[in-house]
Amino acid sequence: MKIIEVEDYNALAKKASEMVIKRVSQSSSLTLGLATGSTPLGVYEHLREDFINNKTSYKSVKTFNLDEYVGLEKSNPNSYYYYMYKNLFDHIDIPSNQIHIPNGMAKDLEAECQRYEEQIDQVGGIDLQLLGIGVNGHIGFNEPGTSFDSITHVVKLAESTRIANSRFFHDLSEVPTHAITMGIASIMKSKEILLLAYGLKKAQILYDLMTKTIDERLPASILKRHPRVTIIADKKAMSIIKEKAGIND
Ligand SMILES: N[C@@H]1[C@@H](O)[C@H](O)[C@@H](COP(=O)(O)O)O[C@@H]1O
Repeated sequence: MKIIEVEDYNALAKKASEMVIKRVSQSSSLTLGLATGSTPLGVYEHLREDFINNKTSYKSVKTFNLDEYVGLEKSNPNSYYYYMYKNLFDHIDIPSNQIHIPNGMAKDLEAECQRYEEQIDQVGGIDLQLLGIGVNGHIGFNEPGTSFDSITHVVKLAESTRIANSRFFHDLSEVPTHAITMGIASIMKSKEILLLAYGLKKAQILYDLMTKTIDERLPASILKRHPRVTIIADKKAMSIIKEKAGIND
C-alpha cells in the first residue's frame, strides 16, 4: 500500500479528486466505485467545481456505490441515494442509467444483493474504488468479523457504527439497523483502490491498519493483499503512525 500524506482535509480532497478526474479524462468507459460518509464530501465538491470549470465529462462513466441503508426511501436525506445525487450526480452529466446504488427498499434484499454483484461483474468490474474507513476498520459496511470472501450482502450494523453515524440523524433510534454493502471480495475485485482518511479520529485505526496482521477482525487489513492501493491521509490521521516511528514535524 502506498501512503500519501497531505497537510489537511482540503489537500486530501484536492489530491483525491485530481486522481479521479485524471482517470475519468483518460478512459472512455471508466467504472468508478463511490463511497459516502463525511470523508468524500470535499472530493465531490472538487469534482463539481471541475465539471463547471473544465467540463470533464461523465457521459460514459459508470458508477457503483459501496453501500446503502436498509429501509430508507430514496427521498430520505439520510439515504446514500439522496447523498449521492445531492453531492454529485445532480451536478454532472452522468446518465442516470449508468448510476448504480444498492436498493435498500427492495422487497427481496437477498435477490437485490445478487443482482448488484452481477451488475458489477457484467461491466467488467470497478476500475477505481474510493473508500473511507470506519473507526473500527470497516470498509463499506463490512464490520469486523465479516468474511474476506463476502460479496454484496445484507449486514447488521455494529452498534459503534450506528452511534458514529447517528450524527446525521435526529437520534440513534432513527439510524437503520441494517444495510446492503458490497462485500470484501467485491471491493478486492476492483482494479485500483483509493482509501481516504482524515482527522485525529482515524489516527488509531490507520496505525492499526499499517502495523497489524491481515485478519477478519480488521476488515481494511485485507487491502494489504491488493496490488494497487493508495491511501491519502492528512497529518492528523498520520499522527500516531509518525509518533510511534519517532517522526516529528
Ligand atoms: N458506510 C460508510 C463507510 O463507507 C464510510 O467509509 C465510513 C466512514 O465515514 P466517515 O467518512 O464519515 O468517517 O462510515 C460509513 O459507515
